Amino acid sequence: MSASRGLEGVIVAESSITSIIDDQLTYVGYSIDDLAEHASFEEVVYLLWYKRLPTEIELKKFQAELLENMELSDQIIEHLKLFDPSTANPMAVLRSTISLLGLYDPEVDDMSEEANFRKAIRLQAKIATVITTLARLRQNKELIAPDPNLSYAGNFLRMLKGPDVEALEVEAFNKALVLHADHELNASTFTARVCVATLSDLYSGVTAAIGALKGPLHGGANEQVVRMLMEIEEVDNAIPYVKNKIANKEKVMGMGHRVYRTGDPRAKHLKEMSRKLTEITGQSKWYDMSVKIEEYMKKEKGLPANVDFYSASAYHCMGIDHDLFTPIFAMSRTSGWVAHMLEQYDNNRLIRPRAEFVGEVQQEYKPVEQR
Ligand SMILES: CC(=O)SCCNC(=O)CCNC(=O)[C@H](O)C(C)(C)COP(=O)(O)OP(=O)(O)OC[C@H]1O[C@@H](n2cnc3c(N)ncnc32)[C@H](O)[C@@H]1OP(=O)(O)O
Ligand SMILES: O=C([O-])CC(=O)C(=O)O
Repeated sequence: MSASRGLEGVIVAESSITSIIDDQLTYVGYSIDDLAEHASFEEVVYLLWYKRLPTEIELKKFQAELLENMELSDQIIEHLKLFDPSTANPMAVLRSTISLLGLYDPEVDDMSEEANFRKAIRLQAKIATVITTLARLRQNKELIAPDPNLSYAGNFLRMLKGPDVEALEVEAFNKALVLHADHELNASTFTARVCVATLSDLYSGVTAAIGALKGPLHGGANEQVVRMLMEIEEVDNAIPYVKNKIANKEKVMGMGHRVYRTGDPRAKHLKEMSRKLTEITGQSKWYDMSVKIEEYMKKEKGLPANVDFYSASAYHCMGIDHDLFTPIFAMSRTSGWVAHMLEQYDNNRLIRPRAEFVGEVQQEYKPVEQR
């Protein structure tokens, strides 16, 4: 036996959800470019879960179900009030709250397909409200109910920022949700599949996945990117900053990818979104700075920008708190996690690889007082 570090290149599952072939990304066979341009996030969630696009009637029903399930119980709201906003990491709050939602869901351990779809809807609906409720409570602002005439993206922004959200912003945010929805066997999705392959429940899978997404080498990178941009402050500081990082053998966040070699096909959409939003809000320097970093890293290290790079400046220009960037990623990725967990249940086998043992052997046990 010999170990593959980080399981690079190892195929561990069959899946018909997302494919990455020659740096091209598709969801259920539909190109990410078409979906980013034309699809609503709700359509994409439906596509990932049912492996086909919904009809108009199916989509309306699906949107209505999501909306009906957005409300949080008083127990959950009280729980969200307990955290000290100055110290509580929103990803930790989200992880704990999703776990708590499972505790209060009477169907949590009903493993029938029907119950799993009902729980999937509740998870996808409530994760939006958990994030917006946390955000508003910590600013001592009134909670805002969703509007039945708005999309998932529109309602998220409404519940987060207030009723007057610009259409352009909703359009951009919808696109960002579509682009983050699924990505084959990334670390958090693999975590979710490992979790439910023991026949554990969907809430446990999403809780585990949020824990994996939180790390800065994965979804947590988007928050690190915006922190880096703020630290750089001015466009002229960008290259010296990055050179210094590389000289110190530190990673530049938002750059590089385990699978993509020529570039992440999602990044160009987010780059264009960042360009537009920074321009409209008079903050082009964040975009200009990002382009300089991207070009330098590509030229000097051969590393392309990943999905977390341009989303950072785009979300910043939407006025979203930096520590909500990764929770927003989790909200979108819940759709992919759920799709993969449903696929895992459909053809399940416990996931239990082996480790190559490299430790000490034949040690002699001595009682504690003799050590
Ligand atoms: C949604 C997502 O999860 S997208 C990824 C988000 N994560 C980030 O943006 C964090 C920064 N990027 C990284 O850490 C990596 O590129 C990862 C984690 C995405 C991929 O990692 P791996 O495939 O394991 O590559 P690994 O970390 O082994 O790097 C290979 C080489 O490239 C270098 N490298 C990789 N990414 C970077 C980076 N962002 N900045 C500087 N150097 C880098 C490494 O230092 C290493 O160099 P070496 O061989 O001289 O030691
Ligand atoms: O696939 C990966 O390893 C990371 C990634 O880009 C994602 O999860 O979107």
